[in-house]
Amino acid sequence: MSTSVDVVVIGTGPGGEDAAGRLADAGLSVVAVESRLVGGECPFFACVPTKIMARGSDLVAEARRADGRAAATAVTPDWAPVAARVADEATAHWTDQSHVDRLTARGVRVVKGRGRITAPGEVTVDGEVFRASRGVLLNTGTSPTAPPVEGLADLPYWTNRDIVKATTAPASMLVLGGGVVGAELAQIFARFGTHVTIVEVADRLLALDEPESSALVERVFAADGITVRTSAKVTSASYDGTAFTLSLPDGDLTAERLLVAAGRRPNLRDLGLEHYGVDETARAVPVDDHLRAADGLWAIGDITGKGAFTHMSMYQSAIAVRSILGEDGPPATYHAVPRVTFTDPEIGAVGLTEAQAREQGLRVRVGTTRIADSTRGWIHGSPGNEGYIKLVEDADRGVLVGATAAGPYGGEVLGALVTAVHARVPTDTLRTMIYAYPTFHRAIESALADLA
Ligand SMILES: Cc1cc2nc3c(=O)[nH]c(=O)nc-3n(C[C@H](O)[C@H](O)[C@H](O)COP(=O)(O)OP(=O)(O)OC[C@H]3O[C@@H](n4cnc5c(N)ncnc54)[C@H](O)[C@@H]3O)c2cc1C
Ligand SMILES: NC(=O)c1ccc[n+]([C@@H]2O[C@H](COP(=O)([O-])OP(=O)(O)OC[C@H]3O[C@@H](n4cnc5c(N)ncnc54)[C@H](O)[C@@H]3O)[C@@H](O)[C@H]2O)c1
Repeated sequence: MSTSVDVVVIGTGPGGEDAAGRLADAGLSVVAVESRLVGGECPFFACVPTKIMARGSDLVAEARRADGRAAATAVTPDWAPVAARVADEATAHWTDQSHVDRLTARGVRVVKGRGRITAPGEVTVDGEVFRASRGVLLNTGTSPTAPPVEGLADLPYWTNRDIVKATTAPASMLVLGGGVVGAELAQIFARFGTHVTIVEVADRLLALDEPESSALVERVFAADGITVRTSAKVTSASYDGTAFTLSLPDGDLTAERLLVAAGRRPNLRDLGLEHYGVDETARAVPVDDHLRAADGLWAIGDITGKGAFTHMSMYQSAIAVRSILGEDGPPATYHAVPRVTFTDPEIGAVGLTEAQAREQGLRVRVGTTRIADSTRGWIHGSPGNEGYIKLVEDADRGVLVGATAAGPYGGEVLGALVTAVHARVPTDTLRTMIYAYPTFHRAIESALADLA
């Protein structure tokens, strides 16, 4: 016995949830299979709760900065309202009924359970078989992974899925991994009074960003009281019931909590991808520019390896939906992928770093400027005005191929630079624009002057 439908969506991260709804709106019969929570990582364990936490830590930092500048303040951080907002308002205590109801109202049948491809166009969930005449859309996302450190695997460490449920800020915390997750959460908890040590194996934090961003974040973290250990090789890990210990060649580090933020693995194992000739042990599912992984199989989101961001999952959803519906539309392009690390200052970036542009053999020109040197940065005052703008130009074509906007509202300032990189606006044209005074984004004009 099997149920025939048009499309089966396996995994409902932000893109899968969006795609299931859009396909149903278009009149298709859709089954959406989800093994945990409809909505995926972002609303329950990632973007939304961590950005609520960052909003809390930003408020603490700004309240402290007000002292002597605008108010006499004595700030006593309180984690309780932050934890309550995450639990009560953002995640409904990690239940997804509102997501399920929204999809159901649009005509999607939501099936809770683990989906597995059992033949081309066939998905089985707990013994129930669905035949998808148009195809299968994969949006299974990623899971946190722990590095192969002796003793680590069995310890009760936190990942992002645990720390978003924290009801108190621990007295001390080791953060294994200084990428985006580690950096954001280290600063949040440090500002709520946790003694934080980041242990990063690479020689800098945020190693995928410009080195200037790493240096900036490391300077600000030092001022936050965060200890940063880079080029650090952890040899073993242990837990004695009250404290975690990470052993390094030059000594041990100990803390009440351990957050493992050392990367993610795609949820591809045991999905039955062999029925489409796709390797389930690969780092990503190869897709074409309409998100087709094979005849009758589409994949979107983190598993495509095009950038692990909610905006990527949603962007790809729209393109995959058009492809499934047989509609024309622009193919996916990835030359202007934006990314924002929500530390304070925010590190916004788009496209290529200077090093990546050089590796591609481009004739590169760069222009930089410090936010503190801009009128708005000076008005804003220090501390709190740290940041810079960096432009990476393909000098032969006279267009930006990458940019960084780090500073207060860096993610918002980035918007103008995403437009420039996406639309390949000539830098000569950018120079003729009028930049409002005194804004943070006006610093782009100074960086363009430096570029010239
Ligand atoms: C701490 C943290 C903070 C982040 N902050 C941001 C941010 O600020 N901005 C941003 O853009 N991105 C952020 N991200 C990244 C963002 O969470 C992901 O890129 C986003 O969730 C998109 O993922 P996805 O669509 O691939 O699927 P996911 O959100 O990973 O969801 C996949 C879903 O598929 C389900 N699933 C898996 N296998 C099966 C199966 N076999 N059967 C049924 N269901 C299955 C899973 O249970 C899950 O619900 C953050 C990530 C982390 C970890
Ligand atoms: N604001 C955002 O948009 C946002 C926020 C968080 C996460 N994300 C997404 O989630 C993805 C995953 O983030 P992440 O921070 O978990 O992964 P990541 O890959 O960005 O960073 C992991 C870090 O852990 C380090 N590491 C690995 N093994 C280690 C070891 N044994 N010892 C010490 N350090 C070790 C790596 O060198 C790296 O710096 C990101 O790539 C990003 O796309 C986005």
